[in-house]
Amino acid sequence: MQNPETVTLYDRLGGVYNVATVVDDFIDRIMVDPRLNANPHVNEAHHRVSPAGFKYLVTEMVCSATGGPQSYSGRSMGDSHRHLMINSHEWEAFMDDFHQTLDKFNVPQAEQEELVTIVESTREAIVIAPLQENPGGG
Ligand code: HEM
Repeated sequence: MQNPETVTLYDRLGGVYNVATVVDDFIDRIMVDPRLNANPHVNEAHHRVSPAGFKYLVTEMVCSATGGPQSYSGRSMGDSHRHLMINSHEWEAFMDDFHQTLDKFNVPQAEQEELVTIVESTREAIVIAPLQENPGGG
């Protein structure tokens, strides 16, 4: 039997078919999330990009980041999100959607934590907008 510590996260998740299934649900969830689409830049992009292409790129990225044989062929996280002006409230909504998807597919807690760590490692490149705590100014 293989030592679980030597089995990649990709393999523990069940490989590309399972990763793609989870990404499919997650992207469907975020593309209609009103907490994210309240940001007009995100709303515009969510209605412009093809869901199938978006799912393809995110699947590639997750497979690659979890130790699968795929390589990510999309743009960097900075280049694909800078123009969206994402703030930390939107990030939290995105992570909430992510947890809902992981729970729906009964991804075990240890694997969920590893996935969250991978996603959190991209936060600095993605969340660039300050929160407007006092929009009235003063
Ligand atoms: C609040 C958080 C996020 C929001 C609202 C968001 C939304 C979007 C949108 C709307 C696009 C299309 C941009 C365009 O083409 O103009 C995009 C691209 C993309 N996002 Fe995100 N995203 C978020 C976080 C993340 C995270 C955490 C990851 C992965 C760890 C990710 C992976 C990707 C990928 C792979 C692309 C495609 C890049 C390309 O076109 O080459 N996103 N995102």
